[in-house]
Amino acid sequence: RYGVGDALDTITVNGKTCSNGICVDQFDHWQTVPMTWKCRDLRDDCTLRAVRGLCQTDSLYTHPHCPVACGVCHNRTREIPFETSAPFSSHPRNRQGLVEVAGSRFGVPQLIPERGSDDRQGVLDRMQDAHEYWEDVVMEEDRYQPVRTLCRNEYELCALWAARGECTNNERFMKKSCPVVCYTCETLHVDALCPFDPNIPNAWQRGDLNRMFKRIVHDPTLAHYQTTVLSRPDYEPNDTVETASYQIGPWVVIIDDFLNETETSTLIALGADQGYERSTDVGEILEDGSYEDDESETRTSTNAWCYNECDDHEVTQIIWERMTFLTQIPPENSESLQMLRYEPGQFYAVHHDYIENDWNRAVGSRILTVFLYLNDVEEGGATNFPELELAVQPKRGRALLWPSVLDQYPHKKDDRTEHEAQVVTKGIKYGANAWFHQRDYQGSTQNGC
Ligand SMILES: O=C(O)CCC(=O)C(=O)O
Ligand SMILES: [Fe+2]
Repeated sequence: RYGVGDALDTITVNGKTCSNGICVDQFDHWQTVPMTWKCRDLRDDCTLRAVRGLCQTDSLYTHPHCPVACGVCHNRTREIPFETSAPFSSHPRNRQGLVEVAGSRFGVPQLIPERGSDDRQGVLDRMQDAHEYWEDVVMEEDRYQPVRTLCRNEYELCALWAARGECTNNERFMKKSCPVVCYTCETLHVDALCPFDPNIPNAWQRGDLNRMFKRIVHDPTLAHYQTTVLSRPDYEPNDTVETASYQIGPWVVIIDDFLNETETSTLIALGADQGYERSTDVGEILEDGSYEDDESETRTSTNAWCYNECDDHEVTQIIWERMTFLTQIPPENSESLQMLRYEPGQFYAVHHDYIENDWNRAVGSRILTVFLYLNDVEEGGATNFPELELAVQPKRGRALLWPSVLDQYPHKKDDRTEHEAQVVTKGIKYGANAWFHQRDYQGSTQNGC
């Protein structure tokens, strides 16, 4: 058990044990001297913090800052040694031809180029800035709470790589392996990167789902659409179970001729330009908040995301304007159009469009699907809702709308709207998904969320 003033002469850095101040690493022109490793409290008020119980209630901050007062010196792994008096002070034993090891409490100690090296100043500056970043941002701002234990440099050359521009040149690796010197710790966990702001309102409050579908059916500004209600939660005042042409259930509505012929063929061509690729499922959620792409047994179609030129195309833009006017949901709440192509034998088995974890994330839940049929299919390819016993045939220009959530609980999944794309038996089927979310999907994804 180490106390104040205890010094360790031997330290393990990335598996190499360095004794008596010297260890040769794989870069044989570089040698390292270990820092003196003291378990000591880094704040004046540690005793007070310990007395107040912060070692228990705020251990993430208090343990590394007040290890003595909290009595956790013995818990420290040697991979995360404490800094000496300054984050990267010159070591007394430093001499010509040796390289200092800058200790840190945010990952493995960093190698610093020897005096006279061109890289030296850049690395020292990086370490200084990284230290401030850690103290003033990571340890201070609440949203970094989920990443404080993940925020560490994994390699002793992180600072050098960063000084040489690798944070931008080799962004993916560096964000994961050297997040402190790249100042990107928030990217390590979705809750830090994309804090959920409860003050930003959702697109749908209670009752808005119903209001939207009623408007689609009744509003005079939408009367030019060929709208057919297949399913809705209640009867119109004059309808009865005998007379109604719809069933009772969640809203499911089709609008024929929502797109004209030019628009459908343009979308098909734009999808081909983007390149159709084998579809994947939304797989397991990863720590950084992204989802694994699962090449799927249950979804054998191909698809293309309508990004860039496809999204910028005037036809795409007109269709977005139309969908915005129809749904009154801001277009930035929608994912980009996902274009689908099914060959004979291809299908998408029963699934739900709702994504389980999204409701408390910056993007919010998927709330509504507008599915666009881009061509007439010779045989098969219906969109079938097994719970509702309702199958919708593909028809060029037709839009099919259904909610993924409940009117009274718009963050909760409506299990009844699970659906499948039945196998195409003859001809090719083209379609496009517009998935609307509760919140700003485009802005969130631009921020990497
Ligand atoms: O192709 C269809 O009819 C529906 C496709 C679908 O449900 C989806 O892509 O999520
Ligand atoms: Fe779907």
